[in-house]
Amino acid sequence: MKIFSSEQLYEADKITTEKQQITSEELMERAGTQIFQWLHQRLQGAPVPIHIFCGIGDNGGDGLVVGRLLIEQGYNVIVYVVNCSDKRSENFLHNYDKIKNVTKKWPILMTSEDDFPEINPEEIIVDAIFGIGLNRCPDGWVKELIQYINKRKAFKLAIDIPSGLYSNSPLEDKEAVLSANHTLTFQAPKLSFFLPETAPFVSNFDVLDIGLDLEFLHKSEPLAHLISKPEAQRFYQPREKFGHKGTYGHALLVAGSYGKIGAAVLSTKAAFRIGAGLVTAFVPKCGYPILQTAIPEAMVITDKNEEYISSIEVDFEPSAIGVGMGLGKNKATVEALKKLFTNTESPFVIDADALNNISKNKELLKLLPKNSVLTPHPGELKGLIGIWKNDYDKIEKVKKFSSKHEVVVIIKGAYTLTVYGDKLYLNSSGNPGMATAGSGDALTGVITGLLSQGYDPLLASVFGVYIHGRAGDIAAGQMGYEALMAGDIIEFLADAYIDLFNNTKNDEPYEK
Ligand SMILES: NC(=O)C1=CN([C@@H]2O[C@H](COP(=O)(O)OP(=O)(O)OC[C@H]3O[C@@H](n4cnc5c(N)ncnc54)[C@H](OP(=O)(O)O)[C@@H]3O)[C@@H](O)[C@H]2O)[C@@H](O)CC1
Ligand SMILES: Nc1ncnc2c1ncn2[C@@H]1O[C@H](COP(=O)(O)OP(=O)(O)O)[C@@H](O)[C@H]1O
Ligand SMILES: [K+]
Repeated sequence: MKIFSSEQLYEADKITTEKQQITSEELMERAGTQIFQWLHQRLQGAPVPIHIFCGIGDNGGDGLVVGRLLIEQGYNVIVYVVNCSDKRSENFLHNYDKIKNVTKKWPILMTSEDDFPEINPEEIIVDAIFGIGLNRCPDGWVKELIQYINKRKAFKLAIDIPSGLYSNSPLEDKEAVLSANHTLTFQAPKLSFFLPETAPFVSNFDVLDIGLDLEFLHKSEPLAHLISKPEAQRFYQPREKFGHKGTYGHALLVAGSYGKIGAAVLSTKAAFRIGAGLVTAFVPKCGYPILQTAIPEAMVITDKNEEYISSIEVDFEPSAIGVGMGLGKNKATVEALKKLFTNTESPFVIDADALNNISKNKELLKLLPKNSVLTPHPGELKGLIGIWKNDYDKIEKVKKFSSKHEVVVIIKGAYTLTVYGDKLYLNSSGNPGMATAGSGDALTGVITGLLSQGYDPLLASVFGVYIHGRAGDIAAGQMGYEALMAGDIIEFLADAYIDLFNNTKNDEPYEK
């Protein structure tokens, strides 16, 4: 699914009314009707009070449509106009007139804190104050209203976007954003729904198709691509009937140090489970019996050093190399990495301590092999690009880093971001159960295993991140968040592959 800027959505709005020969009031009616249907389906006529806070722009207009349709169905609705300006949009005025035709309880005009209503915990709040037209930070009594609403225990449903949040620019004042329990957004999700600083205001969201012009949306270059099952299905490369283990490559995992051999075990196993033909683990001597016992399918080559890696030598040309997990920061390890980066043609996945070592040794940064996949979590990313002002600044800095070094950068976390030059991909799978030691090691094994099977670096990254998250979701569905361990993600890669083409099952992650 594509994620568009607010400018693109306004353009789509305009083109749609022209091409479909409808008025913008008709388009608003479509949008408001969808919100109404969502609510009606769930409330089934329940007499619970519904407080609808409408701004004076088109988001407020949507709120008025919803209010009218609910009143017509006999719901107990209280509509407020948040009078933050004397201006009114045309669509607002049109629907303001229409709501007066269906009720004697006219909208309540709010002009100060004195007008804040009593709202009980079991009631419902609909937020239609500001939509994607927000052009400055809410202040004064409007900000106080947002804070007042946030303190109410009632269920809060935001129309299009929680008021006070910009769709694709940074947060200015987190005290001036409505914290929704659910957001119903039109046509496409907004970028701010996925970024760590702004996503918490959105909570859960649904996308409502309001029939904006498909041709325009199809040909427009989006801000980002959201990766879910349909996209992952397209990325999948089927196994060949006459394929043999050589067809699917020989992956090499360079990982582990004394006390952290588990990182090598996890990444090696994940490379097998994702489908690499052959997998070799390169570990310090102390890792030999562990690897051979834990994964009999794997080949093992050891360093001459007992406890850490000091010189990486293998007697084959790996199809892909995953390096860094549990490696440590020993001087000799840094030297070994320099040689590895200089002398090897294979595609790389670079993770964990390999990234930390690169951050500390600029010489190593210069040797970064082109087309490598880097998999930092936010802590490791800071070492690579420095600190960032906000999520948008972070994305810009990563884009620059990616272009300069010609590498794919995966920023791990909830909604993992994959950046390749100017391109941005957001992952929809995964859950907080995956915030557990070793789940990143599993991801490195997955991407290395995909590279080894011939996926190109960007595809291996985007597909690998999705399938790793999906395995985590299926695992969490069976064992819950807390009990989930990295090894479970690897075991459930099998189910994630099977699930990829199972269109009958619900694709929604476990209770996200
Ligand atoms: N595009 C689509 O696909 C469709 C969009 N639709 C809907 O339209 C919504 C966008 O509507 P919109 O453009 O009228 O802007 P909206 O968000 O209502 O608010 C802007 C108003 O608020 C004001 N204002 C801004 N910031 C302020 C502040 N801090 N403090 C105080 N005032 C502030 C600003 O006033 P001004 O700057 O002129 O003073 C302006 O009047 C969109 O989210 C969706 O719900 C659907 O109906 C159909 C399909
Ligand atoms: N809250 C979350 N939602 C979705 N995915 C998560 C969440 N927390 C962690 N993950 C995933 O788990 C992995 C954690 O990686 P990392 O921090 O490198 O772990 P480790 O270093 O222990 O292996 C990443 O793939 C990340 O996207
Ligand atoms: K809103």
